[in-house]
Amino acid sequence: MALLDVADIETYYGESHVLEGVSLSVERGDVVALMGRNGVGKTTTLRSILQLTPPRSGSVTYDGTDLVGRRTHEVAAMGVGWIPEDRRIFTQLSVAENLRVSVPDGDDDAEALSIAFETFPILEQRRDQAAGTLSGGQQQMLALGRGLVGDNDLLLVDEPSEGLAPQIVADVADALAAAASETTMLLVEQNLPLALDLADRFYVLDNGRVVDEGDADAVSADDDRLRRYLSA
Ligand SMILES: Nc1ncnc2c1ncn2[C@@H]1O[C@H](COP(=O)(O)OP(=O)(O)OP(=O)(O)O)[C@@H](O)[C@H]1O
Repeated sequence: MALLDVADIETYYGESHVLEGVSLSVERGDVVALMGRNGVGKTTTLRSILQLTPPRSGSVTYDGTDLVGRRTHEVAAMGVGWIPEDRRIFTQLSVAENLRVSVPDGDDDAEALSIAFETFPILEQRRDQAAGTLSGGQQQMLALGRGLVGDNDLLLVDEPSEGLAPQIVADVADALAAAASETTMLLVEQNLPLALDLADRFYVLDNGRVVDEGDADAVSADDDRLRRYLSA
């Protein structure tokens, strides 16, 4: 059984029908890339899984349980972590404090933080530094580190490379690979080489529908098969 199985979801913002029957699945241990142009519904798919914008129909089965109708905090407590596009780092707090915020109640802080520090040693070196002073790439590591300390089985990662300079994107790719060795990931990403390099499987969304899917090994970033849905 897949860890996450999204089946035929229809999601609206008011009267605006954004997802028109999206289905996808994520096997435990895999990285699945969700690609597509701006505005096609990638973020809305993540919001639908998290129940921030619950689908009006269809199902979202996570580890055997349907999430539709549950509260977002329950979904989070079940082990679904979210790394939003804007990262939501507390810039005034230290690196360690940012990580501690994401440690579930009852878990040991030091033990949880050690997972983030082992995956991203630079965060340990900077543990007492204000997070706002980190580079863009390091802030993305911190955002991923928060996902790891949160005891999550699935991370939903939204556009981690967006707005970053090419050199930093390479650091983010390394950070994602490190995080992916620890957890299962559904990754929204428009940087095709980055996405395909990391992913086991991919889905392409266009106008609220899945228009292509397959093994990441079977396609390349300059394939017309992908380009026609992704170039502006
Ligand atoms: N809160 C909202 N209220 C109304 N419409 C919204 C809202 N958020 C997104 N939309 C609309 O829903 C559609 C899908 O947006 P979504 O953010 O899911 O796209 P996306 O594929 O993630 O693209 P982007 O990379 O631009 O975020 C767009 O037409 C967008 O304008």
